Amino acid sequence: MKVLIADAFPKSRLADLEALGLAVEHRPDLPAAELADAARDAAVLVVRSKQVPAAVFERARALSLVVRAGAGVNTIDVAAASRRGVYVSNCPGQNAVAVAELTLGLLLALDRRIPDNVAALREGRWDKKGFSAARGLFGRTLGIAGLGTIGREVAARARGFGMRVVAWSRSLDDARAKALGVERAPDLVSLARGCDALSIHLALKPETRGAISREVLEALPAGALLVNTARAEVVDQAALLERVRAGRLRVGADVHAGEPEGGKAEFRSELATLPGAYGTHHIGASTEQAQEAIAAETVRIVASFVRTGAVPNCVNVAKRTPARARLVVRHYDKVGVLANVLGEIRNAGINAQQIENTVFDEAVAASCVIALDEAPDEALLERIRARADEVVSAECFLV
Ligand SMILES: NC(=O)c1ccc[n+]([C@@H]2O[C@H](COP(=O)([O-])OP(=O)(O)OC[C@H]3O[C@@H](n4cnc5c(N)ncnc54)[C@H](O)[C@@H]3O)[C@@H](O)[C@H]2O)c1
Ligand SMILES: O=C(O)[C@H](O)COP(=O)(O)O
Repeated sequence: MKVLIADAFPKSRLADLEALGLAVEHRPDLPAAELADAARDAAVLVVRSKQVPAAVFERARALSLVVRAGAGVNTIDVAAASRRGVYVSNCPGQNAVAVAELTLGLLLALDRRIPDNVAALREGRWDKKGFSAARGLFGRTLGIAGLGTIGREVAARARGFGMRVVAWSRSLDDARAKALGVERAPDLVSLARGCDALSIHLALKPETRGAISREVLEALPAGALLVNTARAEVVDQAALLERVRAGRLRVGADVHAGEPEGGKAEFRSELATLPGAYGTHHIGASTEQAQEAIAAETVRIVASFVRTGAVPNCVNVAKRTPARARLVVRHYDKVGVLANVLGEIRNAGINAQQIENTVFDEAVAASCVIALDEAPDEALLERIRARADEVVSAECFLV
């Protein structure tokens, strides 16, 4: 079974994958255009920010699992994977501390203009007067959009700096906000209106694309700081450029519209060239600690899949299927028993959607739970029960 790792991955963890009996192909510099061909005979594909488009799922017939060695799965055509029955999983939380550290770094850098300080001295210019205009973070209000794993790590660190933290998150209620030591804003515009700095930690989904809209950006007070370590597409980039150009907003951005997928490339970001913006190279997750944790989690996911078929952190298994009934068949653990039960179900024109068979001690008997898209009638249950030398009992529950 082949595992293709199509992005950077710590060498020390490649041996762990080989120890699972897998043929590991590590191609960190694989051009995106060649991914579909390279993955053709792979059962498992591991990627960081490399795009995995529908073409990969159409070509790679052996592919069963794609692991996003990171958090955001927006780079993978998850819907195309689902249509082909390919599991997609990620490594949630494993790089959250690293991203939170960069977020605080960008906040401090913006407040004290650290990159410009450094650049001026490199150019032989002393400007203590000009660079003394910082406001300071202590006592200021930090707004957090998206109080997921990274948002919570940022909140904890911001409180350490003496900041007041207010958050908006889709399922945040007052009790949870209190438990997390933050205040709750009712919506993104109210959040923006009341903060000195806004940090964005929303996953990119169809519902969050452009969520930091022109209206939200305009609600930020003049001179506010904005840090985006999530995804560029969550923010209205045209409105953002206007606000920064007008000197109304200063921005720290780790993520950029149209940024390259790989480690080195020619890239120009209009935003990052503006004096009011500091751009970093999508390095939020790129600490040794985070990459080691991500690699260990990737190995755990692949090991679980190879050994048991279970996929930890799977993001595309249906939360609700069209199943209307659950048939529980206790049966003898013999050749052909399940095929015969399924044959009866097929003959009744019912679709078996999920099947889970559990074998009991001594492997004499087993219990099979079959989710059906339609409840079987009594006649069908009787036909299954009538197989007395194969079936112990058959009961149906509506779901
Ligand atoms: N700069 C980097 O290197 C870097 C590293 C890791 C993650 N990220 C980005 O940060 C994002 C957040 O990471 P995380 O680990 O905190 O993830 P998370 O899943 O813990 O949090 C995601 C947040 O997005 C919100 N969200 C998700 N779907 C939503 C929807 N439909 N509507 C409204 N809100 C929605 C959730 O409520 C939650 O607040 C990732 O999705 C990724 O894009 C960037
Ligand atoms: O979603 C993530 O985990 C980050 O964006 C990190 O991306 P990377 O693995 O390409 O650094």
